[in-house]
Amino acid sequence: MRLRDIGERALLKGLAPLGYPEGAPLPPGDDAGGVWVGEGAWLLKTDGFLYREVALKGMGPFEVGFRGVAATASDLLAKMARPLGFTLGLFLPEDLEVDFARRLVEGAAEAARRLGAFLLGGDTNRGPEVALTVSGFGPARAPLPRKALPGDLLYLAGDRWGRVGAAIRAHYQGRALEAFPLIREAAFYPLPRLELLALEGLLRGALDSSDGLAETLWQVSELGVRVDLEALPLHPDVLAFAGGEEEARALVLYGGEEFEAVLLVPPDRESEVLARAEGAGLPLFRAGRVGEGEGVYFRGEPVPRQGYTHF
Ligand SMILES: Nc1ncnc2c1ncn2[C@@H]1O[C@H](COP(=O)(O)OP(=O)(O)OP(=O)(O)O)[C@@H](O)[C@H]1O
Ligand SMILES: Cc1ncc(C[n+]2csc(CCOP(=O)(O)O)c2C)c(N)n1
Ligand SMILES: [Mg+2]
Repeated sequence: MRLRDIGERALLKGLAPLGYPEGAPLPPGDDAGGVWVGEGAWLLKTDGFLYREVALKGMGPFEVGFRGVAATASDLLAKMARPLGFTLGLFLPEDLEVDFARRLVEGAAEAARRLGAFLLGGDTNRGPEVALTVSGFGPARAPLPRKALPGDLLYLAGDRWGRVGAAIRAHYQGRALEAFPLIREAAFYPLPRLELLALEGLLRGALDSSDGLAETLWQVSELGVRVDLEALPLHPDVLAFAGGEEEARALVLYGGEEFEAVLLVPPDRESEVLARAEGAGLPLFRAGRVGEGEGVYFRGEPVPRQGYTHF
């Protein structure tokens, strides 16, 4: 049996529980792992990737380093941990320009700085191509699991929905992004949102979205609920890029790498969540609700499970 035969999700389901402690702050398979220390938890996340698999046209080593810290921080923040420090593992071929390596680390350092955190060293190895692994840690008073109960409202945090999908589409179609600065910014500098921490204690659950919204919502459904999407955020620039609502919706559902959070909000907490988000300056979009059953639907139509997968 090969990895491609079982696929990434089945592989991880088997790997994630190995060595994982009982009674941990979050279950195995969640966006970050952790241990209880005193009153709260310390959460830890690691995320690795090949340079050539994430570098969109126009991105350089600075943006890819930035993306690495962003991807890791997004998982921590979705779990209500404040990222404090990151380490950066590099694989570099020996003929690489020194300046390229330096720009990777500068980009990672800049993302950490913008999160109020630090780069705390790393590790460097020779490799056949450029690859990065970013680890990050931080404290969480109330670690927020992936959880959903029938009746919960579904909210999307942030404003990168559809925009990163558009940038990925532009890359593969050879389209320039000069006329779409918000799309470019969302894809090149996807800074996760410290403002999520303002919602501490109010949410039922949350998931980081990096493999596409549709895939993330299918993972919500696997928690034992049916997901009913009633609306999707369609930014004017995404609509203009896509040329129509249907195409724009596909960019929102099947984009990926938003590094934004999907939130499950108990209905009796909705007004407080909205007030706190507004106070913190966190954009929130009400996308639907979850109910009894299974599957993911948009206005009654099934949403296919398609997304970014490694195997
Ligand atoms: N090699 C591994 N050993 C143990 N657990 C793993 C391994 N790789 C992944 N996992 C766990 O599997 C789950 C899914 O992994 P993955 O890194 O894809 O998380 P994700 O949150 O879906 O992705 P992203 O990093 O894009 O946010 C996580 O709980 C992760 O810790
Ligand atoms: C050139 C190029 N091709 C494709 C993509 C899209 N992409 C790359 S990794 C990923 C999922 C998240 O990865 P991980 O599983 O590590 O969190 C997505 C959606 C890109 N950015 N650049
Ligand atoms: Mg995640």
